[in-house]
Amino acid sequence: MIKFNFKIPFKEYMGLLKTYLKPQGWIIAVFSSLLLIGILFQLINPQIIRYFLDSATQNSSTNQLIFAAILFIGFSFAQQGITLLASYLGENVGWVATNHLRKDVAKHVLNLDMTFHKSHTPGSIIERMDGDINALTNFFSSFFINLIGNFLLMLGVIILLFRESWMIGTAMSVFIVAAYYVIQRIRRFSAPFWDKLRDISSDFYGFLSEHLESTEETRANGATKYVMSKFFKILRKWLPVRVGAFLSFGLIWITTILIFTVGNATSIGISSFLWDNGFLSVGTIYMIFYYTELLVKPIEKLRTQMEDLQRADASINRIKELLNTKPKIVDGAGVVLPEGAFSIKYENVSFGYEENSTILHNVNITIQKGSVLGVVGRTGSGKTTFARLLLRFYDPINGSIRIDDMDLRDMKLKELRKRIGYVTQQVEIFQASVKDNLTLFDNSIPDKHIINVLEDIGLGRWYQSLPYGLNTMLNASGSGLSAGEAQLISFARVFMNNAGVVILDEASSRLDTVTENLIEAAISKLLVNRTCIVIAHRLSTLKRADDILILEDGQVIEYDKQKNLVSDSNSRFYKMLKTGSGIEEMLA
Ligand SMILES: Nc1ncnc2c1ncn2[C@@H]1O[C@H](COP(=O)(O)OP(=O)(O)OP(=O)(O)O)[C@@H](O)[C@H]1O
Repeated sequence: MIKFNFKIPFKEYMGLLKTYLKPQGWIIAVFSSLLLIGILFQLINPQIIRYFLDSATQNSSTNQLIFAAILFIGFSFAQQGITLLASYLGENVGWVATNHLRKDVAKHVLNLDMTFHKSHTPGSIIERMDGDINALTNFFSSFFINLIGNFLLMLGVIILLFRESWMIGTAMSVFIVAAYYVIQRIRRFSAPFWDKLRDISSDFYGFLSEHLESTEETRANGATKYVMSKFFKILRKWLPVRVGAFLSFGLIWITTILIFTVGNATSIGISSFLWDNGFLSVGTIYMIFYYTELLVKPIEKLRTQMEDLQRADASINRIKELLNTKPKIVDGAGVVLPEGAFSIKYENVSFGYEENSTILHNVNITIQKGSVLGVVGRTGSGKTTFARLLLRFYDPINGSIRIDDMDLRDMKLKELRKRIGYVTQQVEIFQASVKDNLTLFDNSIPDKHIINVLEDIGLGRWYQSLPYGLNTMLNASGSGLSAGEAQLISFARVFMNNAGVVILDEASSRLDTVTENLIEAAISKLLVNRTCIVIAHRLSTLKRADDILILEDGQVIEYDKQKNLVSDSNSRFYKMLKTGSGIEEMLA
């Protein structure tokens, strides 16, 4: 007995089909009718051939033969036309349905927490969203319709064969069952090769996307040799699996041909016996041969359909797993955020990325409305983590963060993130127009406002030099932009949404004096009427801070008004400024 190991209950298949196929009900009805008419034509054609052959052997009139020939040609053309139209509709149905699924999965993945994104490579997510969903195209387009269609075609052939002779009918029925059984057994031998092939291809694309993204670092640090050796290692693993998979495919193909040759030989053998005994005409023998040939397709199709279903089963299971990954960071009920700057309070906040490690320990900070907090600390001390918590990329494991006395967890994420401008060290430039890069695809922001911001922030001359103004396209890599311009663009983004809070993770790269001055002026504007957290890398920026927070291994080791720290000779900050000890490292 052949066993299929399906992970998804039948009810869920039906649920999936209902969700994604329901909007295309009419097209599917037309598609199904075309397939059924096609099957009917396939069954009628051999009857016409028999009529033609028998008429020819019985010396019937030429008109009769011409009539049969025209009928045959007409049916054949109609059948081809129907197949073409059905394929077109089937492909459309499949793509529309999978595109809807793609949309749902993409939306879901975009809403998942940073924890998920940091623990999955882009390649593995692409494999889920592309490879697995592609494997479902056939499942959505025509799986059940084809399954029923092929079954009906087989049934039709067998009934028509029984009509001619019980011997042929019985022999062909036994043949169908035996052929299907043998083909399935061989398929089981080849299945593991294909599963392995898919895993290796997922590894390969994961590896490629990771290393293509970091080409610059790889080259700069001389890691090309390592990358290439890993590349070849995967290719070496890939080759034997691929050869194995294609050899097993070849084995199935050869066995299938052999089995159908046996089928043809059986039908011809029985037919010649019946012809010898005067039970069959030449036309009927040819018709039986034709029907036997016709059986090849549905047996083959049923086998590949079951394979498709198993592939779809594994893909659906993986997609289901992804869709069941729920974001830990969920929207709050929603509170109205006031216009302008906010006060910020970290109350006993502790946090760790993993269960048993704590990165921030019991942080208690209050940032007054409109004030600037300068955060310093050695690399890895937790400065970025401290900032990320304010955007709710993660939630604290203990304590709470409040803005204007409202818990972050009570707010809608979209609303919260819209009101906090986050300027990171690494500016992401999208392959899109200057306008879209500044507004982040928000069409409601008027061009006039965008141009004013650019002028204001010191990018006026750059804007004037753009060949198509705001519609000039930028490169995803940001090539063509200087480091200073890229930073100013990220500042400009904050002005688009009138954020009440700015988190500025200053870039540590050295810039020329003119650009430094532009950035300085832009930061001054950025800080006006906003509450700011600055992870400072310039002494000049740090000097603007009202309060100073020094972190060490996730602990607050100093936190006070800058003016108090500067006038307290015992303070760490005072010593750092006076002696310079440690300050360069912290601002590096
Ligand atoms: N996504 C993450 N998953 C697990 N650990 C992380 C993650 N991000 C940061 N860490 C760890 O948390 C600690 C604090 O990192 P964080 O980036 O907050 O420090 P930082 O002070 O901003 O450092 P830098 O000045 O180098 O940017 C480090 O030990 C780092 O390895």
